[in-house]
Order: sequence, then C-alpha cells, then structure tokens
Amino acid sequence: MQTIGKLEVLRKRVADLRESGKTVALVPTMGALHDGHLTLMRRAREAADHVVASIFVNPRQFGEGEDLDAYPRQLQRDSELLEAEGVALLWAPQPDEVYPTGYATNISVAGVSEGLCGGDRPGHFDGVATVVCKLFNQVLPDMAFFGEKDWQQLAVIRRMARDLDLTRPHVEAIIGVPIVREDDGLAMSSRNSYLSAEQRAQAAALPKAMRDAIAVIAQGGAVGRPLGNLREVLQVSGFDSVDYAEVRDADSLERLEADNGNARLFVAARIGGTRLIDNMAIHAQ
Ligand SMILES: Nc1ncnc2c1ncn2[C@@H]1O[C@H](COP(=O)(O)OP(=O)(O)OP(=O)(O)O)[C@@H](O)[C@H]1O
Ligand SMILES: CC(C)(CO)[C@@H](O)C(=O)[O-]
Ligand code: BAL
Repeated sequence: MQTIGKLEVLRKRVADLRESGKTVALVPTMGALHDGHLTLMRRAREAADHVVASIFVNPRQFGEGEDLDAYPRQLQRDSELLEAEGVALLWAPQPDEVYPTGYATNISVAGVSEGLCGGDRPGHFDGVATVVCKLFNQVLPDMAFFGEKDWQQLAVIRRMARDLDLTRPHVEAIIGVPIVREDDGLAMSSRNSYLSAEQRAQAAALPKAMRDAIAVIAQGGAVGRPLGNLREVLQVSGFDSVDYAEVRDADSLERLEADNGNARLFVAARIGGTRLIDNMAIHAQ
C-alpha cells in the first residue's frame, strides 16, 4: 500500500489501478481507525477490484470550540491496519493540499442537513459536503462507502450527488454500511477514546435506552413520551445532556410525531465533554 500526500501523484496512481477496466472504491475517513472503519474497507474490497482509503481531519467540518486539535491522529498505526485489509492506496493529504491559498468554494445542501447534527453543529455539513465532493473529484471512484452511524451525513452526501449530477460515483453507488457496535451495544466511534473507564461503562446506557424507546414506539402511538423517558434514563445514567432525541423518516429525514412505518430514532448525547451519536430503525429491516 502506498501513502500519498500530493494530488498529482494520487491521480497517477489511481489511473494505474484503473488499467484494463479495474474498478475502484473510495472509503473516506478521518483516521483513528476502529473495526467500524475496517468493516467499510472489507465491504469495499468485496465490491471493487481496488480500494482507496482517505484519512483527512477536515478543518472545515469542525466548528469553533470543537475538537479539531484534539482529534486523534495516528497515521502510522492506521496505515498498518489498512495495509492488512488489502487497501491499495492511502490518500492522506495535508490541509493546504486540499484547501490551497485562495480556496473559496463551499457546498451547502439544504433540507436533509437541517436539525439533528446540522442543528447542533452549524456549518458542519457544508464542510462535509465540500470535502466529500472534492474527494470524489480527486479519486473519481466507481463507488464510495460510508457508515450508517452518520446517517444524516449519508443523506447529505446522496442529496449532493443527486443534485450535482455526480457520475463518479453515481448516487446509486454511494453505499451505506450498517453500524458496527461494541459487545455492549455502543456504536464504535473514534471519539469513544475520549471516554474515561467510568464514562465508557455509562455510555452503554445510550443504545439500551434507544432500544427500550423503540420497543414502545414500534407498538404505535405518539413518540413524545418514550423520548421523554429516554432523556430521563440518560440523565440518570451519567449523561450530562441530550443534544437531540428525535424520530424522523429514514429517507426524507422529516421529523415525525408518530411512527410512519419507515421511522428511525436519532440521538446525540454528551458524557463529560464527549458527544456521542447513534441511530436505529424503529422496525427491523
Ligand atoms: N461504528 C461504525 N459503524 C459503521 N461505520 C462507521 C462507524 N464509525 C464510523 N463509521 C464510518 O466511518 C467513516 C469515517 O468516519 P470517521 O472517521 O468520522 O469515524 P468515527 O468513528 O465516526 O469518528 P467520530 O468519532 O468523528 O464520529 C464514516 O463513513 C463513518 O460513518
Ligand atoms: C466523510 C468524512 C470523512 C468527511 O470528512 C467524515 O465526515 C467522516 O469521517 O465521517
Ligand atoms: N463521523 C463524523 C465526522 C465528524 O464528527 O466530524
């Protein structure tokens, strides 16, 4: 596996991979890899002839006072993990390679980016859409893989690909991979490394409270009371605050007051300084 920091070199190496009609999958990440990321790499390996992974802690998607500087960076360890997964190229540019002096363009996707993480993190999805569009143009992959842990992000990226008529990858080739969880149900996340041992144990209350709320919501009726209970349970379990707990349509992301058969529960909650997100279908898929 070759690690590349210059766009010029990336374009040449991707062109080499494409020789004799071979397909290329892109898996964008911010590094500090865990089994959730490695599952994306495996899905990509199964679907394409070659996998290009990217590691870029994108400054434009972090708000003021967020954890841009503290975000874990461990390129050496990550590159060993990617190599072991059979990844062909690692695209790991520095910020000035992605946003050179004079950079002035922003992509903003309305609708699906509103509320949930978009509400709590103003400008976040502009930063995500902008960098993902650039990554797509840099690698021109046949397909790209994203985790359903960031369900709203996936919706934003698909909307962007549809609206901008992207062909590499085409919107149908933007593939969502189900959430990979720890044994106690907590969704794997690079930010879990911020948790102390006590907070890590308390964090398991999040998926459990979500499953309990879902069991009630799936029986029909309004979502207000189960979501109220979920907030209370999280506070009693050691969470400091709940940024949002909402039921939305899984595709349109419209907010729902009652189950519509295609509903999904979305929660973001804070424990210590760490913000954890999760989402689950109300009805088994
Ligand atoms: N537990 C998981 N299961 C499936 N996909 C995941 C999981 N965690 C992350 N991903 C996916 O991996 C890709 C890269 O994510 P990223 O590098 O931000 O990792 P992360 O663990 O989500 O980090 P963060 O702590 O910033 O949320 C995204 O498409 C994300 O949805
Ligand atoms: C898609 C992404 C790599 C864009 O920076 C990031 O938002 C992430 O890791 O989910
Ligand atoms: N996985 C989402 C990236 C972020 O939180 O900025």
